[in-house]
Amino acid sequence: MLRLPWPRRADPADDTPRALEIDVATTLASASGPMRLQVALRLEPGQWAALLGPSGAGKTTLLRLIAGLARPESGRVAWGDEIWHDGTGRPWPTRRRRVGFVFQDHALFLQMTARRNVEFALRPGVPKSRAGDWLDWAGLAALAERRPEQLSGGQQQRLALARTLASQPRLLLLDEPLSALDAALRHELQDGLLRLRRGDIPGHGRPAALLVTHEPAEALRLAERLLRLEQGRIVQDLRPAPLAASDRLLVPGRVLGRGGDGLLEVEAAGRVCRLGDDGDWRAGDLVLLSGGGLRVERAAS
Ligand SMILES: Nc1ncnc2c1ncn2[C@@H]1O[C@H](COP(=O)(O)OP(=O)(O)OP(=O)(O)O)[C@@H](O)[C@H]1O
Repeated sequence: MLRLPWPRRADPADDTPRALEIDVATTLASASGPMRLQVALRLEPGQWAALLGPSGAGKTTLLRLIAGLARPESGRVAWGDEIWHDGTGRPWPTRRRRVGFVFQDHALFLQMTARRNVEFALRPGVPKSRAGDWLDWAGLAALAERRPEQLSGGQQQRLALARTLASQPRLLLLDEPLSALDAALRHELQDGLLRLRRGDIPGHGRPAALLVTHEPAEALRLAERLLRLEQGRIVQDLRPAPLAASDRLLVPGRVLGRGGDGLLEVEAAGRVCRLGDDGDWRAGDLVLLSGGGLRVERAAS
């Protein structure tokens, strides 16, 4: 009997939220020699996690391993009972995993208009008019007939995001998806992503997401969980309490270290402040400053 390379799925359009479980290891060639990427992580169904960490820590590579665009040397990637990769048999190809990947370089189809780029991503049976809705969502309705080369960097980034969301992925892998946008647009698209996270977009499920960002404020706004990757390892896994209306004064920041005078140095909103706090802090810890920087709180529950 013919054996299928992948287990047959009862319903290929099954959008039931599932947990992503990864436990992978691979060796990368960093600028300072070989670097071991070793990550074990469970992302709960529908959970949005932000991935922070210095340049070269392995964030993009981790997303590529999950998407099936790269293979780990060893380990396992599973989506509920779907085993995407476990070193035996053929790994599931990217398309079959139904993940939505927004790359830093956008990876748009250059010969197609913005509208065609989005139409191309729609699932079979979805009316083409949905492409217009997504272009609208991204604020690109007036530019729908332009090709990517006729769009600015920020507009291309929004188009890449709209195209990915139009494919109704079960898991979003977003690699700095809003980095090219000015503050106002960034905020607007964050609102759009929050609507998606809450399941407020008609006809669209509630995908889980792993979002790479260098902005602690963006991470706190969009994600319920903050992961910090350094040198290929997750060194922090925080679940900050949701921000309440009364917490408006809280400003997300990052511990830089301690000065020679013993004061804690924290970078927040592009500034470095020095605080007399003798907590057990490590460089890179994500923190919330409140009361004009007089109090520092761990960004974990
Ligand atoms: N295919 C590959 N084979 C070997 N090494 C790689 C490969 N891809 C990337 N690397 C190296 O692995 C390290 C991690 O790269 P990666 O792009 O995952 O980092 P990153 O955390 O996403 O960085 P940035 O924030 O700058 O995008 C880098 O030193 C890079 O040069």
